[in-house]
Amino acid sequence: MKYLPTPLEGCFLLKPTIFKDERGQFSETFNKKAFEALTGLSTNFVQDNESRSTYGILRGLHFQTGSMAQSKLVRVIQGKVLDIVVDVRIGSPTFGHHFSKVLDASEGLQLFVPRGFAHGFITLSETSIFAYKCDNYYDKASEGGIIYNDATLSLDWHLPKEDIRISEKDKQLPSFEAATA
Ligand SMILES: Cc1cn([C@H]2C[C@H](O)[C@@H](COP(=O)(O)OP(=O)(O)O[C@H]3O[C@@H](C)C(=O)[C@@H](O)[C@H]3O)O2)c(=O)[nH]c1=O
Repeated sequence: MKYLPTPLEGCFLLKPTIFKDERGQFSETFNKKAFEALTGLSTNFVQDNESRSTYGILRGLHFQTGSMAQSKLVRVIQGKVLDIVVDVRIGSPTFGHHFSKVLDASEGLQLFVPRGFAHGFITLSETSIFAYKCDNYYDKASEGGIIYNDATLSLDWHLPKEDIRISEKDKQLPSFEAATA
């Protein structure tokens, strides 16, 4: 596993070592000891999630607030997505900055999304399976979010506007300004 920093403090990529042989390939997707040695974090992951989506489905931007904030270690196990994170940590030197990365199942890249970040992704392939670990439990009452096409953030989701599909719930999300006021 290799540690790759991003411009946002606390947010990084992990590139797994892939062992290929005549049968196919093998990789460790999570190893607590290696994770701690590489990152210096002792994150206690307590929930694993998996979602399946079709082309153009955008989930986000989401976070949980207060004591229910979550760090996430995300990856794609089938297909390709564009993943975007936004630093919404009040007082952070990169508050309001975002980082985006195409996550392709064939590469196995993982993105660590720290607590205090909004997170979303869009499926670029025909279908995708997205898997992630969380260090805090799901709590509906603590859900927060930002509308994906917020004018201030001006995020590039890589797909034409007419191809982007979001849930009714995500259509109601507030602006970046309102969400962070
Ligand atoms: C996220 C989540 C949802 N659910 C339920 C609630 C709802 O009925 C159904 C679908 O929920 P959502 O529409 O919120 O699912 P989704 O839009 O996929 O939500 C996820 O989006 C990405 C971008 C994230 O970063 C995640 O943390 C999470 O917020 O699943 C759980 O039971 N546990 C969970 O941890």
